[in-house]
Amino acid sequence: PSPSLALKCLKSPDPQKTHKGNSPKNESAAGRSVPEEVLPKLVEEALVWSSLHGLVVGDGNNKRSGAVPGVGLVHAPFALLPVPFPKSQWRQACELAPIFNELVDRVSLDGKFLQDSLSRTKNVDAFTSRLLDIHAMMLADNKKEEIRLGLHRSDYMLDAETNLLLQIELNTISCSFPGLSCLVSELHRSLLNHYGKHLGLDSKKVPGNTTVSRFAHALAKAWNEYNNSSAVVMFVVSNEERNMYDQHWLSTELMERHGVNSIRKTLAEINEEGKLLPDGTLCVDGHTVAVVYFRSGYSPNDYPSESEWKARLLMEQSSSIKCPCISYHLVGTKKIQQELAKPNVLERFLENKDDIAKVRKCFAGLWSLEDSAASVGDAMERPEYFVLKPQREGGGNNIYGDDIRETLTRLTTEGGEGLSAYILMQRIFPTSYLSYLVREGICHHDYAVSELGIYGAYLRNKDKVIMNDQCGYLMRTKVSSSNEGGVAAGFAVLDSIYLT
Ligand SMILES: N[C@H](CCC(=O)N[C@@H](CS)C(=O)NCCC(=O)O)C(=O)O
Ligand SMILES: [Mg+2]
Repeated sequence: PSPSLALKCLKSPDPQKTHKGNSPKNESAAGRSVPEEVLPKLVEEALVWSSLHGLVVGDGNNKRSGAVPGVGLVHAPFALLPVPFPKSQWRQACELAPIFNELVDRVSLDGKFLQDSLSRTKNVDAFTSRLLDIHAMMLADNKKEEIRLGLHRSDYMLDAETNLLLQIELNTISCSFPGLSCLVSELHRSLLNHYGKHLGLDSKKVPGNTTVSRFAHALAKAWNEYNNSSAVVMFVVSNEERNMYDQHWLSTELMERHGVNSIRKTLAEINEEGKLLPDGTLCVDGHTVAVVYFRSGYSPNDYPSESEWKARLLMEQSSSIKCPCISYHLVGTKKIQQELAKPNVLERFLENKDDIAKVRKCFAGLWSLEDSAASVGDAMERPEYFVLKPQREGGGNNIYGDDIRETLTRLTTEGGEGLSAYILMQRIFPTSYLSYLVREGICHHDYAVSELGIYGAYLRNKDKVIMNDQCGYLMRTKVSSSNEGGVAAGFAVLDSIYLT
């Protein structure tokens, strides 16, 4: 059948057109071009595969798709082919996972470092300030988290100039796509098994992806440590959640593989239905909660009233294992990322010199604005080489290009501590490849850049480290012309990697 309009690939971009998102010298047509006669079949097969295998999200065009499972599904946006990625930097990224897991745990125990580093941000960023208040209360109560579970994702880009693997950020709360990322790797393997010979590609060069089984394993091990067989894992979720299937992959694996029950509650419901027993046990809606797994609660938008903050505090005060606990959450802020990049700071938290060197090697330029006027001046001069970042998660919050100049001007003329709400980061320019991005059944052929996320799981009970592993990967690919990334934010598509 002639390819329907939906499968028609929009025409390829004019290679001469440069993309403001990347300096022209990084354009590389080294992507893959799929033969015209194969492309529609490849796209159709990928769309069918995604639909049959649950590589799906709620469709924004259907107003109930975030509330009712099975209603208004659409395939998750994906790239048709995996991104070429050098084996050595892949190994480097994987080796960093257990080191970052350990670093998060060590920094989380230094309450003074967290409070001091974020003290000026506290004055100008109300959301971070509320998190710090809860943290301060736990310090004052001498509350110990003896069992600690971290499910992290460290995001990197490969700088085209230097070929250096540079960390974009370390996410310690609500890391998206442990479920869907595995499916994209399987999709690409399946497509290359079928069309590999036409494309000169070998499916075995797409690394297997284990995130959903490893993250479910970590949650189940934590549940085990809590040691109450009738207790549940509580997913803290938003009431509108179009990425719910990524979350259900985890809860389904928890039940089917480990026999562990999960419940899904919003912060408002936890405030309504939750209570603390005298021994610190958290009961919600009649369930004893062994593990609290946050898939909401990372953004000010998740706290529309005091009810949500009360729920956050109730959970923090309880004996449930929080993933993350408040101190892990704070370690994942961009301000702490920037503080850890200062000289001699890593040495306070890690002993092994090689580990310290490995971590430092992947740090991009990171500056605070309040104590380095030089970098403010630099960013005013050449804003295209920087990114201005607030302490926010969830995508869509970073400031680029001329907006940097305008924001810095405003903050400096306003005086005060407004600058403390941001950090300044070196802008990284990865190579952009010609890619096929499939969104809502339509394939777009465009130059795109990619960001590699490596998942890590850490579980500790007092002095015993029960788990400290790299747990699979996520590749996100976005058109070069878009500054902002983010799949949920609607800019990027899910991808996988092809080791070269
Ligand atoms: N809807 C929530 C979304 C949770 C969320 O935004 N997580 C941040 C880290 S905090 C993140 O991983 N962002 C990169 C994924 C992207 O590109 O969209 C969920 O899935 O539970
Ligand atoms: Mg983030």
